[in-house]
Amino acid sequence: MRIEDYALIGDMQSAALVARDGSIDWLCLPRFDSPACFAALLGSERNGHWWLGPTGRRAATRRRYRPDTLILESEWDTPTGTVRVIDFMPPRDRNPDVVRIVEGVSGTVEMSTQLRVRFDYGRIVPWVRRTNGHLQAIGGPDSVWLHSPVPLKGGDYAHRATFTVKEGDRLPFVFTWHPSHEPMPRQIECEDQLAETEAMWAEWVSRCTYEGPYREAVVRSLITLKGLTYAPTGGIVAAPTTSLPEDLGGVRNWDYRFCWLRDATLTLDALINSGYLEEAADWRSWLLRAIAGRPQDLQIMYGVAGERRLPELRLDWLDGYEDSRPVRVGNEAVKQLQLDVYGEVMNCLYVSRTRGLSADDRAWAIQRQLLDYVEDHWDEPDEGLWEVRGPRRHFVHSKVMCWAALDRAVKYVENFGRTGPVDKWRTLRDVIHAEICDKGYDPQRNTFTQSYGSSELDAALLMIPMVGFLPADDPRVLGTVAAIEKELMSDGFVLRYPLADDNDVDGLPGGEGAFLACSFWLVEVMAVQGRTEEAKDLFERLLSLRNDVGLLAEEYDPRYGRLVGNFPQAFSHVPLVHAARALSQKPAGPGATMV
Ligand SMILES: OC[C@H]1O[C@H](O[C@H]2O[C@H](CO)[C@@H](O)[C@H](O)[C@H]2O)[C@H](O)[C@@H](O)[C@@H]1O
Repeated sequence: MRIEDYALIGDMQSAALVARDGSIDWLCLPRFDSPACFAALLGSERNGHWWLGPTGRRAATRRRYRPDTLILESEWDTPTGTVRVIDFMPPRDRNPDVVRIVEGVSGTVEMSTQLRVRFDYGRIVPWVRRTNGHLQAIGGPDSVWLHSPVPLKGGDYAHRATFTVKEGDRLPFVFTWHPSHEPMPRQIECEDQLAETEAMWAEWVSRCTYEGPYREAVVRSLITLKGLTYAPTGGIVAAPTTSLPEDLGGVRNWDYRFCWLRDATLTLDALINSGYLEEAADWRSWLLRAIAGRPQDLQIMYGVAGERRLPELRLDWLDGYEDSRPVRVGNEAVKQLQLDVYGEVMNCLYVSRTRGLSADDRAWAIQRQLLDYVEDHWDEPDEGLWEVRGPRRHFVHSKVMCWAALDRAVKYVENFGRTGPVDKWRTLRDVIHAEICDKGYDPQRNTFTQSYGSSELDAALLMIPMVGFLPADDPRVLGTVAAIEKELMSDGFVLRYPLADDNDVDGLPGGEGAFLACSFWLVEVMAVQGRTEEAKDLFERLLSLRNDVGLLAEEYDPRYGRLVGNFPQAFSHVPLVHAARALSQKPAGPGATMV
């Protein structure tokens, strides 16, 4: 299956990927970052999956989400009739469930199902037994139940059934996880849960304040982002998957089932600007708990409940998506210094306040500590927002975001009556600004560069006007944008940075696709520069990369014409929302900044 053949269902604690042929190939329970019980995505069916569809197995004729929900409907037209499978995960205050309702639409269709539960990322073959006509699979700490309207028969370490559905039939299957030492959970009422889940999403979408163009795409992205939030704590994962490759067949395979401060703050900006302040309040509480302690201990990412150790392991028993090995769980980037994070956190907290989030003394106390840290460390080299695994550098984007941290602190004092050493912050803000313009700008080529002294470009430089460091029509910004458009594009989309054979910026072998966030950033910059038609054209080409149910991965590889990287990716859906908003606004006048 291609990455774009998958659709997402989720309950805001975990998520599943459903393939176009009706197979659930990825599911981690009970949390996003729990070991998968279906890991076929990163190996084969032998690593766990649950297929349900017309006998003979083929791609659905059409799929869609029920409007304004995360409830998936896949339909197959067959020679004998049409059948629909409704897949969803009800938001929970109990054990997680995956519900699949088979609905006969017309005629009669022979259906089949095959269930292979493999706990611990496809490794543990469970002990399966039948109790009161239902299946229970147990392995170590995990237990799952399948409540099925048809009996499944075991053989070859899988359970299968074939049955007939006729027009008007509705057959519910429920797959429920619980800790293996606890008794079997109460069975849910599928139709009630379907109605409640639909109502919950519809109510959530009804609060969306976005009224601009491309509303359907914006709402689908917002629903996806909401689906990536971990409701019990307010944390937000970057994506629900691990190790979907940035380079098909390569080693650039990472675990994204964690809460990056960068990705989460950008996600929140998108939610807040669309009217979702509650999520901002929840995330601020999450942040305060996660980073509580000494400012020098701040991490660039945490587990969804604020866990700090995310050791990176290789799962050698999995072949990897299309042989992209290793499959990794955990992420070593947790130990990196990424100075941009301070600017992103300060900006997000500032934006939340401007949109009406209530004041919080604890938040301001922590913000002041973060600023102390920026003051002491802004002039150090770091790994930057791309989390390079090569040597640390003085990345221009990181310095710009240190400037942004101080700028938002000054504005916080000016606009919200907070106290702090604002003159010192103003002075340091100016010092950083001057140093970036001196060391991070190449006057010969009229462009900012990736890092001090380097001649390389970096798409993150598009953030310079976006965070208000310089106006979008400043000649140096115009030069930088022109250089990026000339040198960093592939098939009309923007690469993060050049990946030539002689370039060892990120310390990794192989290439990668165009990083979708960067192309959306270019849309925003073009829009604010008044290049409306070009901005629209690029935006619409980006929208055309979404799969049939509106989802984007991290990257698009023009070499293969395929989505690559983890999926669906918050970092792609967030800038989609921002770019649509930018297109809905009148171009700013001369000298205007984007904040
Ligand atoms: O490209 C190397 C790095 O790739 C991952 O980082 C990317 O994803 C993060 C989460 O969306 C994002 O915050 C970052 O900007 C991206 O570069 C991976 O997590 C890193 O471990 C890896 O070094």
